[in-house]
Amino acid sequence: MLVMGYMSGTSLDGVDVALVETDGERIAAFGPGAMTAYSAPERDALEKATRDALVWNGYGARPHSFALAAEVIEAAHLRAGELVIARAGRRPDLVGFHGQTLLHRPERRLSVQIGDPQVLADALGVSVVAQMRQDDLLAGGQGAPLVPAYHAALAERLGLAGPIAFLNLGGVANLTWIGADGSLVAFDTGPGNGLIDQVVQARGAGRYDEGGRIAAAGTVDAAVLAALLEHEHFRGSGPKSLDRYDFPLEWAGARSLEDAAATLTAFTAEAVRASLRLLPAPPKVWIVCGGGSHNPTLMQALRARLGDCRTADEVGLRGDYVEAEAMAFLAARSLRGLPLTYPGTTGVGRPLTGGAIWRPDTALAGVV
Ligand SMILES: Nc1ncnc2c1ncn2[C@@H]1O[C@H](COP(=O)(O)OP(=O)(O)OP(=O)(O)O)[C@@H](O)[C@H]1O
Ligand SMILES: CC(=O)N[C@H]1[C@@H]2OC[C@@H](O2)[C@@H](O)[C@@H]1O[C@H](C)C(=O)O
Repeated sequence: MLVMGYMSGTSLDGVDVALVETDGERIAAFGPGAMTAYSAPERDALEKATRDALVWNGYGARPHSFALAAEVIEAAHLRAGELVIARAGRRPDLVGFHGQTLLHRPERRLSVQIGDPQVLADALGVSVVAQMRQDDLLAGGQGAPLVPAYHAALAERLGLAGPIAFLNLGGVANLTWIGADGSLVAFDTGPGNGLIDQVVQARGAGRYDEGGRIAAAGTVDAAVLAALLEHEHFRGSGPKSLDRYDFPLEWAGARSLEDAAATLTAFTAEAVRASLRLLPAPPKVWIVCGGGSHNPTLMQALRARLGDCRTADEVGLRGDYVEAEAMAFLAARSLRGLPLTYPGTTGVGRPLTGGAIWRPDTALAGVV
């Protein structure tokens, strides 16, 4: 079936959407993909809700700003969806909707994604699978990462034998290790681009370190890097997931923008290297997806530490759409009751399906 997948990541840059022809086990074909950026007022509403979420921290009534942010998410997703539907020339049979994460506190079985699936189902006239993290969290898993099942399907499609790894460099970075026997190990390695984006934005130097040029002009502060790597995230073993705002940045104020960016770029790469000890065997090749794969300074830092790193685009994939495609694939799996998460990926006790389905109100379909 043709499934449309959506991802709106922690970077708050926009909505990624992609179509995939899949039965939830194999990828038969890729359909069109698109990215729609948020307007400045939309981003303001999302940033406000994200800030409020950190203060709220899951205790008491939800902040009022969540309602406006949810409307922004729904509108932007509808815009993005109609774009690829027009390009494909047909409606999908199913939609996979991640929603916007505002807070992730797996230790309290809490992960908040906003955006009403019913609004999308009614406006698109297509059933929507969403809330794919919740069953995993309730069963004691981390609720993240979700993409490993899709990474495994990509590896199969590419004919790549394990051990290999997929590394997604979004706001946070997460990896999927695929063994020679198809076994999966996955977790968030640490920061992706989120911290780099934050210092670049705080200095008024744009939204991110375009082409890694700022970091390339700076010097890594070894003492700061060592202190960052002392974070408790790097001590634990096994499945772990992160909130984008889990690492301190106060030190950056006393450094030049270039040195701060260089140090944070090295931090992202070092955090991936630190994860090697948690893998059953070193990957033969790393396939790097997400926005960070467009940052040559970061790619070089990874190659220096990990060896053979290729961008997803270099191996014929669409690096910017992998997560959106994954949501499509997972929606198809959810519909068929197939597992979304595994002991090796989220720490859940057994392979577990997840997600719930929102069906369109047929009276509204095509009208709204
Ligand atoms: N040309 C580029 N040069 C440097 N960095 C880039 C470039 N293009 C994108 N990025 C980085 O990638 C980020 C966006 O990545 P992506 O869209 O994968 O994140 P996301 O989906 O929001 O995050 P997550 O995977 O955490 O949910 C940007 O904020 C920026 O840091
Ligand atoms: C809670 C949440 O939204 N986590 C995101 C985030 O962005 C990257 C990393 O942290 C990953 O754990 C996850 O996204 C992808 C889609 C995942 O669940 O696989």
